[in-house]
Amino acid sequence: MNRWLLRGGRILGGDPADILIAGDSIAEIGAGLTAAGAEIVDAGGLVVLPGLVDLHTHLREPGREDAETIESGTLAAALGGFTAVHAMANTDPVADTAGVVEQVWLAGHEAGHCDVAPVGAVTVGLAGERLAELGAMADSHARVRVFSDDGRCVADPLLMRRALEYVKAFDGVIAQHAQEPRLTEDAQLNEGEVSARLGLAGWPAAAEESIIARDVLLAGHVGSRVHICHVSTAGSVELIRWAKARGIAVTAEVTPHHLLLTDDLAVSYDPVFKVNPPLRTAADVAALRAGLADGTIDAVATDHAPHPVEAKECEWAAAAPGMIGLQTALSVVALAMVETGLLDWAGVADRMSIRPARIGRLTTHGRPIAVGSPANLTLIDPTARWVVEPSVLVSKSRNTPFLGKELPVRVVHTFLHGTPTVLDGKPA
Ligand SMILES: NC(=O)N[C@@H](CC(=O)O)C(=O)O
Ligand SMILES: [Zn+2]
Ligand SMILES: [Zn+2]
Repeated sequence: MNRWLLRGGRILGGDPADILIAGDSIAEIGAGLTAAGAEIVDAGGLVVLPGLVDLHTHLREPGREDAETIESGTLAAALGGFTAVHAMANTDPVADTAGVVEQVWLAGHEAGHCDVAPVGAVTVGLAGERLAELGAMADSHARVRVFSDDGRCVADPLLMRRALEYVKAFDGVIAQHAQEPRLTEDAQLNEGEVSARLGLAGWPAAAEESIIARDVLLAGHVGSRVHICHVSTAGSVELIRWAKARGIAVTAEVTPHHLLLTDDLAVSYDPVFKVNPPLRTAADVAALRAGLADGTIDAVATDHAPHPVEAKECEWAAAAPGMIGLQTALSVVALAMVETGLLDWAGVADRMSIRPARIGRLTTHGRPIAVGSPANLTLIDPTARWVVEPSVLVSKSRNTPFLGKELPVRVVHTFLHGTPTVLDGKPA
């Protein structure tokens, strides 16, 4: 049997302890463990986290393998410390049938870098007109629990209500890309001082907040779960806080980039900063950080959105929105939340593993680091710094605003069901 002895790592940043992995689970935790025949990993100085879980990854396969493949995207995930990712449905063909979600699940399984949980589309072809076969996707081998038209908003309120009602039967959740389409036609960046100065069409906060207000009311009315993708405004945080206080089953995510970057970066006209929803103001960033710290926002999700060079090396208005984020997520969260004292490592584990796994109903991820738990673990060096060189990025796309920047915290080892996917920062 596969045996690994991780020596002297600090579980969630606590006191040093040894962890013995046997097979796919944690067999022992304690001081001075010995295990004949086990491979030894020196984890001195490293912090041990439960394997990270991403609720929002665009793997682009099938259809846009020039931007990313399931192989390249899940390898980027493992190097970023993730042991599971939810693969968004806006592929070509769209993941709106049991056949497509099973194909994505199987390709993820064969790549073997992390578990892939396919997200099913809410509507056929993401067209926002007819519900997709949600039940068949839930019952399929892929066991879909998260459904989203991400990239597009489920704008029709009656269709949204029906989707919320439908997924109750199998404990599913609708993950809404909250963007009122009529209020954002042609929108290029946050509506405010910067958009006015640049003379570009704005994307008002109200376009996000009006959909969130509507959908938490609908979820409360039908007694179903709704999840809000990539929350980006202070007002959205307030609405979610209000809904949670009323007992509505709403959860929410924020991206690393929305925790750090602001809309004034657009003055460069560099499309690397173009993203949906757009980068907002410093006041929004502060509210997002506070909301994540107090648990109003449940999770960090990368919204890893790879695009080929030609989709980004063009004029701002013609560029595709989105940024890659799997390999930089933990570092950016450390910068925005840990170095500012807003979250400790236990808090990071909660927002990047435990809660996202619970929202996605992944039973073998986000478990406590304890004897008997599945050995999905991420070991990080909290004191290391690294430069985001193109050569370290394994994604097929390069559209990250952090290219060339120095970031804190390195992912050193990642274990997936007891087997290393990353050792010493390299694919195992
Ligand atoms: N975030 C983005 O700007 N783009 C995403 C879609 C999305 O998440 O809305 C994409 O698929 O490229
Ligand atoms: Zn989206
Ligand atoms: Zn997305």
